[in-house]
Amino acid sequence: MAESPVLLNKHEAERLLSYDDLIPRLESVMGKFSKRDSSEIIQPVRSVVPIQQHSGFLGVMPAYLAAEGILCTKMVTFYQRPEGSSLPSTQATVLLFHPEHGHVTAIMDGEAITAKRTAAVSAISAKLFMPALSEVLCILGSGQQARSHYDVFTKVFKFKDVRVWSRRREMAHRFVNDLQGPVRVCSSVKEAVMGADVIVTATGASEPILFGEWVKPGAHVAAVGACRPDWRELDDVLMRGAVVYVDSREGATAESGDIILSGAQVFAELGEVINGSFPAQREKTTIFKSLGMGIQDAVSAKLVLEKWNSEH
Ligand SMILES: NC(=O)C1=CN([C@@H]2O[C@H](COP(=O)(O)OP(=O)(O)OC[C@H]3O[C@@H](n4cnc5c(N)ncnc54)[C@H](O)[C@@H]3O)[C@@H](O)[C@H]2O)C=CC1
Ligand SMILES: O=C(O)C1=NCCCC1
Repeated sequence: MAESPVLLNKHEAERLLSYDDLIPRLESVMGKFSKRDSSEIIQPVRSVVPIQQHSGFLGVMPAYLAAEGILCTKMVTFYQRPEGSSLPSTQATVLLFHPEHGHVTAIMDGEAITAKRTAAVSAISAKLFMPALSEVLCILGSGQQARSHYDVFTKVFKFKDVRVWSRRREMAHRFVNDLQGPVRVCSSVKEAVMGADVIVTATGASEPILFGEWVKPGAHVAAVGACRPDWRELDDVLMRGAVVYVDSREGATAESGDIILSGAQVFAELGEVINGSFPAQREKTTIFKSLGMGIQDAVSAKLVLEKWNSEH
C-alpha cells in the first residue's frame, strides 16, 4: 500500500523554499519548456473555471516533467476582492504524485510557492532585460506578490531607491512598515514610476494603471497581474512600444488582456532567451508578461519536498 502523503502547511512550504535554490531550477525548467519536447515536459494551458457570482476563478495547472520524475498539479483560486477585504485574493494547493504508481506523495499549501516562484521568475526576467545600471525599483501593489517581489529583487539586485504605490495609501504604509530596508511610499503611479529602471506591476487591476508616457525609455516592466483575457494593467502605448517577452506563448495569447487587447506582438519566451535562441534586448523598453505556469509550481513543490525529506 502507498505511504500516506506528506502534508505541508504554508509556514512549512515557505520555510523550505529559498530563492537561492529556486532561481536556478526555474531558469532550467523555463529553458526546457521553450524547447517544446513533449517527451520531456507536458504542460497544458491552465483550465480556468469562472465563479461569476463571487468575482473569482478556479485554475487547475497540471505538469509532467519526465526527466525529473515530477508529476504535479496546482489548484489555485483567485478573486477580485473589495478594497479592505481581509481575505487573500490568491490561494492555492499543490499535489505531487508518484509518476510511476500514480498515488499522491505530497499535499502542500501553494500560497508561498505561488508568491515565491512568480517573484523568482520576474527576477530572472529583470536579470536578463533590465538596464545595465539599474538604480530605481518601483513596485505597484502592496499584496502578497508585491511583498515577494520586494524580497527577491532587493536580495538579488542593489537598488538605490525603492518606491511603492498602492491604491490605498495606508496599505502602502503598512507594507513599508513591515520591511527592513529603505523604501518609500508614493502617492501616485506616475510619481512612483517616473525615472524607474525596473517596474513591477502586481495588482488586481482590470483596467490599465501604468501608462507608457510615464515609463523611462529602456526600463524593464515585470507585469504580474491582469491574468484574464479582458483585464489590463498596462496601456496600449506601453504594450506596443516595448519588446514583449512572456513565460509561455500559449498562455499569454489565451489569458493576457494586455497582449490580446493591445494587439502587441510577443517577441520571445523567457525560456527562448535563456536557451540563446532569442536575444535579450536590454537597451530597449522591455515587458515580461507573466501569467504563471504549472511547471514553475512543479519544480518548486519538488524542492520543498526534497528539503522536507532531507530533514526527516
Ligand atoms: N503571474 C503570475 O504567475 C501570478 C499572478 N498573480 C496576480 O498578481 C496580482 C496580485 O496578486 P496578489 O499579490 O496575490 O494579490 P493581493 O490581493 O495580495 O494584492 C493585490 C494588490 O492589488 C491592489 N489592487 C486590487 N485591485 C486594484 C485596482 N483595481 N487597481 C489598483 N490596485 C489594485 C490591492 O490593493 C493590492 O495591493 C493579481 O492580479 C493576481 O491574480 C498572482 C499569482 C501568480
Ligand atoms: O500562476 C498562478 O498561480 C496564477 N496566475 C494568475 C492568477 C493567479 C494565480
